[in-house]
Amino acid sequence: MISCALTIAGTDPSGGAGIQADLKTFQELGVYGMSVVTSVVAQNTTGVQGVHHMPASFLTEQVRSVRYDMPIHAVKSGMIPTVDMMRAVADQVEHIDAPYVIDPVMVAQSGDELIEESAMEMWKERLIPLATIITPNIPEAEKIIGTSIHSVEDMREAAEHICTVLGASAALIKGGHRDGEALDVLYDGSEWEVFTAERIDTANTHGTGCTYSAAITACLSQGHSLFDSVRISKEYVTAAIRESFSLGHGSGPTNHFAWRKERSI
Ligand SMILES: Nc1ncnc2c1ncn2[C@@H]1O[C@H](COP(=O)(O)OP(=O)(O)OP(=O)(O)O)[C@@H](O)[C@H]1O
Ligand SMILES: Cc1ncc(COP(=O)(O)O)c(N)n1
Repeated sequence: MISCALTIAGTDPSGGAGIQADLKTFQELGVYGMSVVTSVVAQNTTGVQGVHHMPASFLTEQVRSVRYDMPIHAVKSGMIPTVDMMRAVADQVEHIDAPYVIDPVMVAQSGDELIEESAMEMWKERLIPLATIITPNIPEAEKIIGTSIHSVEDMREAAEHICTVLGASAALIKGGHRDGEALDVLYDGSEWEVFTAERIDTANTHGTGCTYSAAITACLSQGHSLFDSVRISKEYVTAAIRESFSLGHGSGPTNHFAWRKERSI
């Protein structure tokens, strides 16, 4: 049977981030993609021009439409902009018996805030304890744990804190915002792995976080182990950045054709 993955996220009409990036990733990895929209975002490679949120009750209705009818082998959430929506997502995810990947989207790469300031407590209280894996970048991890992160050791401590204190099953701290090689730290409550790739000299990184977490979701839906899922997804996102598109007037989008092309699949 085909593996089925659901993304609960905001949109990007320019196709680089959010639900659009998630569905492209699912498709390229051979997974049947489904999507629930939290917020319709007017954005492009230069930034966010406007947002139009769904009522939380309608978010619930969309998830129910999917889960009452379709198999769900893994689910991810990206931008969940309001506290009410976070509560609605938590209420629904509790009914889905499948791995849950949280990409704790807070700020777009352009610097635009994508969630309510008061939402942090709800992340901690309801969502993080449900996570099979949470994938913060360094600024997001700093906001979650409340201390700053400079070194790889700090990244390890952040991952450990998110698992042991906040209750996620695993945490992947992404180092895309550091200098030097592109290094991410994964901790699953007992084992560590550091994933590294060469830093690619490009400004075209719009949607990398969405792409990475969607790839992890796709791999988990196919039954890969957590560590294998991150390994495959790191290769996927690195290839997508390496061959990213210089489209638009800002940070261009990643290239979802690159991973299969590099493998001649
Ligand atoms: N220039 C780069 N070259 C290679 N890998 C990169 C580069 N920038 C980011 N990465 C990798 O891309 C993945 C996404 O990391 P990043 O920290 O950029 O996430 P993010 O900030 O959530 O993404 P976004 O830019 O979409 O907000 C990580 O594996 C990171 O190491
Ligand atoms: C709907 C949505 N979700 C997530 C991001 C983060 O992506 P990035 O930081 O690459 O802009 C985004 N811009 N829009």
